[in-house]
Amino acid sequence: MELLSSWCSNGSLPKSYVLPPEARPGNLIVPLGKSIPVIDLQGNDRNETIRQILKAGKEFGFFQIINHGVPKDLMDETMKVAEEFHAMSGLDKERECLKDPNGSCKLYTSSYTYPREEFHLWRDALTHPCRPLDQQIQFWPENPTGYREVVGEYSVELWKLSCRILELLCEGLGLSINYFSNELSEAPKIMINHYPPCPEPSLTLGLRKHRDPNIITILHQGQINGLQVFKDGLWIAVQPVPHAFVVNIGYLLQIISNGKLNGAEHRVVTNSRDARTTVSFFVYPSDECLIGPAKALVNASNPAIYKPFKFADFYIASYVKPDKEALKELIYKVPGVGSTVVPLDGVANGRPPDPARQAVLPSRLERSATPVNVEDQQVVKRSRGESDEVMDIGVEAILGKQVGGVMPSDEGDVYQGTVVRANPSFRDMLMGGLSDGHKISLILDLDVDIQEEDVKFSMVNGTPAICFSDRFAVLASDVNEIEIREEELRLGEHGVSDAPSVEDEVGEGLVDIGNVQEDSMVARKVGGEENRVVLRGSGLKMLGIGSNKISTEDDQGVTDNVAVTDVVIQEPVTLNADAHTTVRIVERGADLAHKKGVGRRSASGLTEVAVKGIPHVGGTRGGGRVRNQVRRKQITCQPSRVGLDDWVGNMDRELEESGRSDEIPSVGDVDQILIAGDNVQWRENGSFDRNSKQ
Ligand SMILES: O=C(O)CCC(=O)C(=O)O
Ligand SMILES: [Fe+2]
Repeated sequence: MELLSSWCSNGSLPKSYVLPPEARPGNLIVPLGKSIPVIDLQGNDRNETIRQILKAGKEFGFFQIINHGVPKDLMDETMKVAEEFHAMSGLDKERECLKDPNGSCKLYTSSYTYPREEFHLWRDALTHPCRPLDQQIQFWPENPTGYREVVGEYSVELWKLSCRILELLCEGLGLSINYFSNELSEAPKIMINHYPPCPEPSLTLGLRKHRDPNIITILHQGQINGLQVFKDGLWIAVQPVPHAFVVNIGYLLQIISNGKLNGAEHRVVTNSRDARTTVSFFVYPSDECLIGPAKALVNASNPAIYKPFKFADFYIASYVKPDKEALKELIYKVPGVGSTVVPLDGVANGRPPDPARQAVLPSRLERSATPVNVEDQQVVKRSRGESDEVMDIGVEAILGKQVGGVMPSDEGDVYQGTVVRANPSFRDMLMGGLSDGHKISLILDLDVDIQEEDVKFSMVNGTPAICFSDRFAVLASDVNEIEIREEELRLGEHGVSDAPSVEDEVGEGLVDIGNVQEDSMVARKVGGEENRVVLRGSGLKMLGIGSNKISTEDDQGVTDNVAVTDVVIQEPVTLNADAHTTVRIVERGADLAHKKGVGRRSASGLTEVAVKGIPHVGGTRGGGRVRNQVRRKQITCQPSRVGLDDWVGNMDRELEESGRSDEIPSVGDVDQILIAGDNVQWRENGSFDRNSKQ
């Protein structure tokens, strides 16, 4: 295989470099990563530095460091020899890399697995071990002149820096300070990546989405953009900061921290103008090293998510002979389980829940602890390229706040959501129980392969949970939100066995159920910290308010109005001052998006929405995906005391008056409106306290 730099200037992108559509970077304009924290290692307050590092490691899995102590001249010289190396002829480079009969110094193009790759990547790479230096340096390239001297000195400095960062991480995690000072960090490597200018940057990548299969990586990325981090369904560019290092948490450290730190996925995009050379310092364990959650981080309430494995086995399944399934099998306690999911304990294999645990169940939960058969249950697990029918199936559970960020990973089959915190409404739901006929779909955080499983609601580790067959469970405390809709909702007098009726959920008299048809609606208002009103469905005839007017703001900051004509909250809702309130609007129907004056929405999906009368806070977030022509929007705001009827204008009238009556959205455009807040009250009935009803 010929190195890319030997032929890339011929001006065209060979077919074998054109990635399948879902893996292409497409539009390369992504938000620059102001949000990837830049941390000053010379800050006076060590505890504060540790706090920042931990926070960044959890939230992003990435941070940049400045004032790190590595001399700037050395960074510049290293970059220079790195660039000079890749500027040499292919033959010269190959000759320089043949010094070790064991082949420890590797030169390749695209990836290790070039011959087996379906698609190639736009990069060349040189990598070699760097410790102990006196045993390795003899195998490194001797040319360009000064390579060994400069990169040798650089690797010593980077080794010191990596030890320092690991110590800070240990302190933050609560591990002994020298936790990694052993075979866990025994085999660091230098890698010099080179991404020549690319004729078609939107069709290919320098590196595909990946997690680093190591402990930490310290990257000198020079001055050219290219690195992007995947967070909450969006790509964030890591903006070069002069003489900063980019540090990222490797997958192994995610595992050792038992999921406390995030081995974030990232990729490299190319550009058509500038060649980009980067120098990575990878902290790797020895091949035989056993990797698993640190004992100090595992206890009854934080059970180990991963099981111990030998590093070499992991590396083979990750890189040498990539096999996703084998990898899952190897690292997860229960095959196919992601980090938000725990292995079943007590409910596995059909065993009943531990009686000691049951004893502490509230009475309603005991009822729902009875296995529930969920017919025709479908979970959000889609394979690549399939259109998404989330909205067509009965129940939707959304893990994490980033509902709009939910999107398939371009590696195939997972939807991403961020699990944020415990959600009382989910517990309530569990306590209320579900009955036959409910359909459920979940959006889970990681690669959890769940299809056609038996779902039971039960207790795991003392916490309500959804258990999938006998394999694993999602804890209530990991679920941020769940909505339930029955296909054929039986309301009130029809009753739903074992489940709270809608009236029960929303409180008496709040919703006109007279007009509810099949496939229609559930209105939920659930107590606890996150009160929530959900009205969904089409064909609802609401009383009280004729139409709601909601102004939207798209990525370009354009505001406009959307009339919500078919889903209206019957009774005015008061969003109280100081309450943290979220409004989500889900619309159905592509035509709505194209109606001028109804609001230009980004086709990317998640758009922040401002509700008239409520101060708009925060900026617009792009991202997400149009899914089966369903768009989601979300706002978060701190409302002053504003009633729903304050947002309500008469959109229809306004549009009519301005001669735009054809733009009045038709009934059916709005699929769902959801208001969630710390303190959402029904105006007439006062605060709804679900607990008092139980
Ligand atoms: O070159 C870069 O910006 C990142 C390289 C990287 O992610 C890697 O080598 O694993
Ligand atoms: Fe990487």
